[in-house]
Amino acid sequence: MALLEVKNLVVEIPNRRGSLRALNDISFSIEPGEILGVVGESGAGKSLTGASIIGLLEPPARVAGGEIILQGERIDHLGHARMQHIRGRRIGAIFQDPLTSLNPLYTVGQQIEETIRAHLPVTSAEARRRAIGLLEDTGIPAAAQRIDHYPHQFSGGMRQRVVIALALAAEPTLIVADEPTTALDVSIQAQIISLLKRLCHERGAAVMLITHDMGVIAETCDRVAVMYAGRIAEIGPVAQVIHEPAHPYTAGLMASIPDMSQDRERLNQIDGAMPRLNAIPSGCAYHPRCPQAFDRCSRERPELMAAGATRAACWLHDAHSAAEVGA
Ligand SMILES: Nc1ncnc2c1ncn2[C@@H]1O[C@H](COP(=O)(O)OP(=O)(O)OP(=O)(O)O)[C@@H](O)[C@H]1O
Repeated sequence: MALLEVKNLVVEIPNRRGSLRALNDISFSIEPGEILGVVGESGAGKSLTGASIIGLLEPPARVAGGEIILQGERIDHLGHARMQHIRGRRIGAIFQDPLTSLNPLYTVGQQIEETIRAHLPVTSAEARRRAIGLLEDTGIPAAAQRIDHYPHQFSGGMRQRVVIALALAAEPTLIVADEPTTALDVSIQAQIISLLKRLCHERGAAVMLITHDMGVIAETCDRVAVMYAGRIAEIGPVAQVIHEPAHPYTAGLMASIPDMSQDRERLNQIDGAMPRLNAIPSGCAYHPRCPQAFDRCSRERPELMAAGATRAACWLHDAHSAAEVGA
């Protein structure tokens, strides 16, 4: 059984004139222990997908259709209290800014110990021992002393290590990490990603890793979902998606990976911009930017279809398009 199944997820954001569809018919699954990357330019819908799963969509955004199933249990319509329990115990969350996850008024030890005790049947002495162990595992020097420090006493990179310890504290089976290194110094981004990967692997936790960085995906993930304008454009094993991208958008993202000797920058090398939610183009939303678009692409919207070893929402992979492409 898949650890997580997202089926036909729709997220809407009501506005004065009705509502905007920010996520449309998103379906994917995550297997136990797997690292699934979610990639795409700013505005693709990556964060909304993550927020839907952890039950932290910010109103007025709301799940308007579909199902989110964690270990066989539907979690998309649960109340606040039940979801809060699932969030600590079964799903851990890591956000871009470590200060989002940490309370400035409590020591990091108090926060990790409280999370452990809220979810696991252990004594306070055992919770403290485990908290120190977690901080040691995340590479925080002198963990037995630093555990009594407040979040502001840590550097940005060390704080994100604390957040990883906190996310893992209740031994969740899934970690949703939304751009966990974007706010950090470039020199420590790779360390934090490889730490996250190692710790989750050791504990058998699956990860949904949201990033705009194809380089991070290539180095870290087992499979990847490429998002564009609120839909999945392509999904498949990382090696295949990277080496033989089936969707021209994926190919564009790949071409935008900067030279490894340079600092990574935000993706900016595909001509044009992601459409606004109130102006999604007809047919395939990518067609106005697509170098391989043909007539059908502006008329009909492609669903995900088999494309070599991946699945892509692109008419190039439809047998009936062959004549038109060739024409
Ligand atoms: N509360 C909101 N009100 C209006 N629009 C919103 C709201 N939340 C998200 N959106 C819109 O939904 C779309 C998807 O947003 P989302 O944050 O999921 O994108 P993203 O792929 O995570 O981008 P980024 O990399 O910039 O975080 C964007 O067009 C965004 O402007």
